[in-house]
Amino acid sequence: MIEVKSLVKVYETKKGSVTGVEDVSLKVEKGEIYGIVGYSGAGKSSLLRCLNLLEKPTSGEIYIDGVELTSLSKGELRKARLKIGMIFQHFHLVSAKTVSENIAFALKAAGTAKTEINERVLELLHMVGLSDKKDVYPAQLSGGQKQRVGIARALANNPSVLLCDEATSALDPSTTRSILSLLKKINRELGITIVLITHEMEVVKTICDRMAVMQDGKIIEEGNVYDIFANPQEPLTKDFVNSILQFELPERLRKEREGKLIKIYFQGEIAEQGVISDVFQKFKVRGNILHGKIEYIQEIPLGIFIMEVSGETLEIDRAIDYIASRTRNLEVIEDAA
Ligand SMILES: Nc1ncnc2c1ncn2[C@@H]1O[C@H](COP(=O)(O)OP(=O)(O)OP(=O)(O)O)[C@@H](O)[C@H]1O
Repeated sequence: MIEVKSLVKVYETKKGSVTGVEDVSLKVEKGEIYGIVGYSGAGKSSLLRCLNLLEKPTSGEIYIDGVELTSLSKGELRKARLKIGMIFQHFHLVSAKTVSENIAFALKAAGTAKTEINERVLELLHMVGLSDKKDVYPAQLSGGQKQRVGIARALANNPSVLLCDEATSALDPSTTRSILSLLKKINRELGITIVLITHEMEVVKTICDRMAVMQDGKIIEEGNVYDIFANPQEPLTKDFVNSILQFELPERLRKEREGKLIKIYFQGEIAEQGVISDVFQKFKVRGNILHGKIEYIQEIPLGIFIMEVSGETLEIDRAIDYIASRTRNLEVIEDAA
């Protein structure tokens, strides 16, 4: 379990103080995948790097599995850090060492017996799907393969926590998906708690259980990923959610309508019920779906549809009231009726 209490990180620069993190408190439960999103400069890296004291907090407390890191001596901190693995956007592999040597390095640093190192390296390479690359150098690997080495190295000393610093931001979408599914597998099979920072909602949507949104050094919204997608509160959170869920109708389609254009948000099991087909059975209206999208977040559907409803005005209104009563959110976006 990770607990952060009133964390502040201020950088002293020649031009004065710069606040990286401003009074952040959060808890990540054991075995959770927790995502922190925010635009550049929001303070995500500062917060993540404080979690293993790569960056020394200005004030506040960091607990990892009940141990308060800021109170540890250098030696104790070195030991505690072995339980916190970290992977990076640009992998940070040693180019003059082979894949095996990069991983073995982490084991040696932790004092692992020589006789055990080779076997553990092979086990780790198998886990990340790189058994055939053990003797090659990082330059001979693709970005996704480099990140797999980074993951193997981070897992070398059986950490309980894995910190991911924009781990997929340098990768193409399909490699991103394969790295995310590896992270999920590690989380589920080894029970490792994962904290990741990203500016991509797609990453959070794909693997996180809970998430926080950061802005100007603060956490402005936090919660279960589905709840945040279904019901974002803060304008910035809405922006992030819209980057995945939102779409606009072309102007021509908006104008050339005769009925009412409505936008319907379906959540959870409602998306699986036949609300739309029921409407056509119950009311004398015609419907034409012009746009629609269903996203599955934590395997729960979340859908948005834009539909034109036409017919007699009274009947349209009754149909719209009916849809509104069976869905959480409905917006009339154009009214030509
Ligand atoms: N070493 C440093 N010295 C001075 N200021 C810093 C340092 N590191 C970060 N900052 C400042 O702290 C604030 C937060 O930066 P941080 O890198 O944590 O944000 P971020 O959300 O991770 O952004 P990015 O994704 O661009 O790294 C910014 O104003 C940044 O300029």
